[in-house]
Amino acid sequence: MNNPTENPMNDTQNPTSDSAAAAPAPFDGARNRERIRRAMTAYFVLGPQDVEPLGRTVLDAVKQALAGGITFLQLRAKPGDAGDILELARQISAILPQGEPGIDRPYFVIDDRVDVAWAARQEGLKVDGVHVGQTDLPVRHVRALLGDDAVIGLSTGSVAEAQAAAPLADIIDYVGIGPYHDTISKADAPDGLGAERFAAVSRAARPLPNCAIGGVTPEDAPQIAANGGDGLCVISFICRAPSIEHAAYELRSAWENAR
Ligand SMILES: Cc1ncc(COP(=O)(O)OP(=O)(O)O)c(N)n1
Ligand SMILES: Cc1nc(C(=O)O)sc1CCOP(=O)(O)O
Ligand SMILES: [Mg+2]
Repeated sequence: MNNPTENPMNDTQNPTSDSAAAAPAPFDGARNRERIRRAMTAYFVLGPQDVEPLGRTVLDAVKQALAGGITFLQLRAKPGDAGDILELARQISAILPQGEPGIDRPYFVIDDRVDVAWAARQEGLKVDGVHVGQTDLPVRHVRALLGDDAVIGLSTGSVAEAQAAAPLADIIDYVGIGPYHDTISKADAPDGLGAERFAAVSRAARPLPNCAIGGVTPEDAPQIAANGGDGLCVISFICRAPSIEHAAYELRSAWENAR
């Protein structure tokens, strides 16, 4: 299921956005924009708070999601002490395949904790970067701290936030756009954007790759694809599924069939 030759990040289909088709990818290596855009396909976010109440562990959930073919992974431990998050990152890193992110294995980022991402990268873990929100450390500081090679994602929930993000396309690598629907996984999230507002935000964020987050399921794939989305990002759909492997596979297949 997770054969790299079947990886959506290897395929040669045209990217979904006009601007992406017009311009060559601006960065090499892990920060190659089109590689990151393709890796938005099946983006899985989780932390202990999402799985442990269901009798699952983060590590088992990640193992099964890898088998199902996720293309991007975020460790979002809330609350979490830095040392504990780093230890989880070590364990996840150890079960990720070797090789290039977006080609041989999913990208792997840490939510919020630039300090933990920095430490993980110092240790040589397969941690590609960090995902920050609007009230986290400003992205210019994140870039200065993590260096040129790190992958940086930023949350955007409005046209104004996306318009502010787009000119930072040399600093950040993608945006999460949400919540697409109402979500049960983020206490302070506003109401869902819906397809029309999502379309406006994704347009404003160009040329940055994006993923839709917030109550997303595979059923949303055609609508998100039609409205400028580059992929699907979920917590509940995978964490709460009877089979995590099957849910991850469904998510990825839905996007591959929709785009
Ligand atoms: C891919 C992705 N998009 C959005 C978020 C939300 O980040 P943030 O706004 O910082 O909120 P918290 O996740 O920190 O509660 C995300 N984590 N990932
Ligand atoms: C972590 C997060 N960020 C959001 C945003 O809108 O920025 S929504 C969200 C939670 C997504 O979880 P679920 O798939 O269970 O709805
Ligand atoms: Mg945050």
